[in-house]
Amino acid sequence: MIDVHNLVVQYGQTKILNNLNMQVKRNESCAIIGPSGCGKTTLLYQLAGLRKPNEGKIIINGTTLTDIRDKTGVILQNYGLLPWKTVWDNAGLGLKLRGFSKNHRDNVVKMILTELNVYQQRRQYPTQLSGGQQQRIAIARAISIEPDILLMDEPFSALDAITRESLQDLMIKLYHQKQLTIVLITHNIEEAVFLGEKIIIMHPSNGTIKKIIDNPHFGDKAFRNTTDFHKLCVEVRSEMAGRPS
Ligand SMILES: Nc1ncnc2c1ncn2[C@@H]1O[C@H](COP(=O)(O)OP(=O)(O)OP(=O)(O)O)[C@@H](O)[C@H]1O
Repeated sequence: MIDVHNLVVQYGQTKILNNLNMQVKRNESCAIIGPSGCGKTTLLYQLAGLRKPNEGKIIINGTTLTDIRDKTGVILQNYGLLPWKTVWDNAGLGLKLRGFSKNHRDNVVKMILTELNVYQQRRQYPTQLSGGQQQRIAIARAISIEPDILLMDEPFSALDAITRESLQDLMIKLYHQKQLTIVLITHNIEEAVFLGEKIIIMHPSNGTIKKIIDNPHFGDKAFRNTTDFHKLCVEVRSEMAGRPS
C-alpha cells in the first residue's frame, strides 16, 4: 500500500535520503529505527506529504503522493497539541480541519476519549495533563479521522517506562481493531521490536536502509516477556552497532 521509490531528499547539496526504497503492506506495522540525524523524521514528513521529494516518489494505494492525505493520521514529536484548546477541542481538531459537522465531531470525540480513558479530562487543557494523557489525546485526534495509515514520530519517547508500555499495548489494540497500517519512528530498540512487524534499520549516514527484519511475533502483547523478544532486541542492537549478533 505504501511504496517508496528511489526517494531523494536533500537540504542544500546534502542528500539526507539517497535513493531510498521501501514498502509497507496494508495493515502492516513498520518500525523505523536509526541513530539521531540519519533522516527518520525527514522520511516521515515525506510519507505524510508535508514536503516534496527532490527525486523519486511515494505511491499510496496506487496514487502518487503530492500533498497531505485525508486518510493519513500523523502524530508528530511532542504530541502537537494546541495549549490554548481544551482536550475536547484538540481531539476534534483533525475532524474539524476535514470539514466534519459539529454533531459528527461530538459523537466521535466522545467515543474515542472514552475508549482511550481520557473522557474525564475533556474540559482540561494540555498543560494540566500528564505526558501519557497528552499522548492519548494526540492518539485520539489521529484516530478520530478513521485513518488507514497512521504515522508516528517518537510518540512515546518522553514517557516513563510503564506509561510507555501501556501506550504501546494500546497501539497494538488499535492496530487490530482498526486495521491500521502503521509507520512508527523510534530510537528505542525494545519499542521497534514490540511495535514493528517489519523493523527497518536506517543506515547511520548514507540516507538509505541498512537492513529490514521481519518480526513474526508482532501483535501479541505477551511477546514483550518472551526470550524471542530479547533475542530480536539483541539482533537489532547488533545491526545498529554494525557487529554480528
Ligand atoms: N530544515 C532543515 N534544513 C537543513 N538540514 C536539515 C533540516 N531538517 C533536518 N536537517 C538535517 O537532516 C538530517 C536528518 O534529520 P532528521 O530530523 O530527519 O533526523 P532523525 O533521524 O529524525 O534525527 P532524530 O532522531 O535526532 O530526530 C540531520 O542532519 C539534520 O540536521
